[in-house]
Amino acid sequence: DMEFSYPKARRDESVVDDYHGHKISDPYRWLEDPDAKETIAFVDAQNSISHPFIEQCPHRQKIQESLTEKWNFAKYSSPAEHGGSYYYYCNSGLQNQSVLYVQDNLKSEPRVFLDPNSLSEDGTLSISGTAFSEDGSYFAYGLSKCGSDWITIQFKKAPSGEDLPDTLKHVKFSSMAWTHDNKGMFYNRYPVEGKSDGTETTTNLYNKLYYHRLGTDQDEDLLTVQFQNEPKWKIGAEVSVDGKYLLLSPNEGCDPVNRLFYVELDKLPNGITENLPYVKLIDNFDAQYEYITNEGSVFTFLTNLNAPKYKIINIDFQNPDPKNWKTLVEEDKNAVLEWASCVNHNKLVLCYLKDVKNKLYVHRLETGVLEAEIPLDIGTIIGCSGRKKSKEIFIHFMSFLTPGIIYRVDMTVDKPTPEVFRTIKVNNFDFSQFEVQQVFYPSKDGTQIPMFLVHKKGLVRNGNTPTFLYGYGGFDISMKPTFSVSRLVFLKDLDGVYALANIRGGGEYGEKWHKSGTHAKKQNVFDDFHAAAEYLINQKYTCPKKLVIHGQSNGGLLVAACINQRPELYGVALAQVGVMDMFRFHKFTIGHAWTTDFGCSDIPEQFEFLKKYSPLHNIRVPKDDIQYPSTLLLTADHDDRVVPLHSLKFIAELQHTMAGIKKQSNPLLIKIDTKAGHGRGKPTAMIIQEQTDMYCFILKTLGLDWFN
Ligand SMILES: O=C([C@@H]1CCCN1C(=O)CCn1c(=O)c(-c2ccccc2)nc2ccccc21)N1CCCC1
Repeated sequence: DMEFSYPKARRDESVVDDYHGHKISDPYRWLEDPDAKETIAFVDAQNSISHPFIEQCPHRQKIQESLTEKWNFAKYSSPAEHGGSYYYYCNSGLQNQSVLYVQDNLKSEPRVFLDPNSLSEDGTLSISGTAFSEDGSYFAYGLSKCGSDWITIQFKKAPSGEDLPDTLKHVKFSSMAWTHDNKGMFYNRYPVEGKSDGTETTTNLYNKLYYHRLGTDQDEDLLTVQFQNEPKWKIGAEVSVDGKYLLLSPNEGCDPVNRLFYVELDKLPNGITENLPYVKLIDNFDAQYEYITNEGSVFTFLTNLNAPKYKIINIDFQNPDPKNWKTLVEEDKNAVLEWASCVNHNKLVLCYLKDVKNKLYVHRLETGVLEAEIPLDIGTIIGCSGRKKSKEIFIHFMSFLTPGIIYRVDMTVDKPTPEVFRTIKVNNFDFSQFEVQQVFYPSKDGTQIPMFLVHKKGLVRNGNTPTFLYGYGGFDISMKPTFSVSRLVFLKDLDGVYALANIRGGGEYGEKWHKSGTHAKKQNVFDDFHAAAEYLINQKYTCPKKLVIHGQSNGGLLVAACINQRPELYGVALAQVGVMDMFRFHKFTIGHAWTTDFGCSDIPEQFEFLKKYSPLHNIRVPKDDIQYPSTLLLTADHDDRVVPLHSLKFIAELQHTMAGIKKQSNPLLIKIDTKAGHGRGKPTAMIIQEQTDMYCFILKTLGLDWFN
């Protein structure tokens, strides 16, 4: 193995913070300034050792060709009806961004409605958020540059696609809610504070709700709602299905909780004005209330109030006292109710997650009574389109070995049954040679954790199979079976095993499962992941040297914490856009919203549990002859969700700690991309490059030969 001489990064030992009496040094604090010459030099120095290492992979060209060839299949979204026309996304295969098409009916000739590929040469401009007006005659869409969370909202006439001059800037984390007179739209903005191109790290506070009247300039927009005393609050805004109410759902973090305020729009004496008067229906963060529909003043919400696996309730705004609230669909103790949608005026489509598999049911809106189950294979519903006035819904089904099936369901019949509307096909890939299993393994505290395993049929378990273990573990986000063509390349060409561990912190078993992986219990998440690795090793699927772990975002934190805690358990670690500095994350961009899962170092007892696992603060030379696994961090200059400083400081500290330690022969590298962000909206060309980089790193560090 190559003896690495890592770049020497200046250690400023003068930076010492005092956390409740604990003196903590932060010698790479200077890396927090992305525009400093020294930081830019550090990034270049790191890329100048990681690029050659990855590019020298003998099979790079073959891997890139194989991934490109496999990726080249047509991808579709479900169609959605607006104003009598149908709209759907399609990517012909290798287009950088999907194209939005419109057709007069489901059988007629589609026309290009919006093609983001025409808006930028390299495909780094992506659509982020769309909203049709109630009559389908206007279309608002957000455009994100280089994967930043900042968007610019623009408008088109529909279905003609004719551009309108209205442009809304400085928008982030925004609702897009049209008033039903089709005259304008509510949206969110942050105050302007210097640079906001996605490379800045400044914190996002004081989210405000504006109303834009079509045909006017943005600086005439009305500041309709703000909470001057609640800087962390973001204001979710929605217009009710009858157009009569503006529903406001303030939230101050990432927990599934919100307050619920409303404005009766048709009771406003002068129409929409600044500082709208709102009624506080629910003025606490005890639970989540997600609007489904309303019949007059009776509102239907999806809630986790005294129901950690969610239920459906009715609240009559004329009798708002909680003692008058009615339960329409009780909580199911054995399945999480993920979402509900009102269709065909009087039906509720409910989507459950039962042992990490989706199930779909139809209930009567009036009584809540179950009418029918919509039968599905084992897998995930990744999309559902249909509204209260729709007589049909489209559901988009996907699984590990199913690239995608879009079903149409006629909702006017008693027994709604899915009919195949479109099947997504991958050319020359024989899925029958693979199989999927779901296993349950015990974690350190005995909790049973589900894990999906995907591999070729007839796998011989000799403890030597390259295994790719993925996890996330936070923010009530469930890791569900989805299709990835690059993963299948790993299974086919490397005869590998893919493992997806549904570790705690996610939403797989509702709010209790989420909470048991947060704050003082965050170590459960890491224990669950260590236990997944031990299961795969003890069951003779693989061995530490052949075990690759991968995580992104909160999952990047997972990977970094796990290699600090158990370096001997893992062979290769890929930590993508990870949170590494648990003492300072809340100071940058939207990091303050994550304290709901992580806690905050400003609070003494929370500093105590953060200190135990914060990746940046728990790097040490492993004992005996143990070394860190081959490690590749990945980040990008426009990631304003998890700012790159996290990964820069972590790699600097790791390389410093292990430099000159003879036993550390595994590489410890970082690759910083440009014109890319946290991940969403990444163009196909960049995705393929990134996958190629990861496979090259895996092949080189596992000492594997690629064959296909
Ligand atoms: O990205 C994340 C976490 C987990 C998933 C969503 N997420 C976020 O940080 C979500 C980011 N985000 C917000 O934080 C808020 C918001 C909410 C309340 C108050 C202020 C703003 N509103 C959003 C609206 C649309 C898209 C993203 C939004 N993380 C990165 C690493 C750790 C967590």
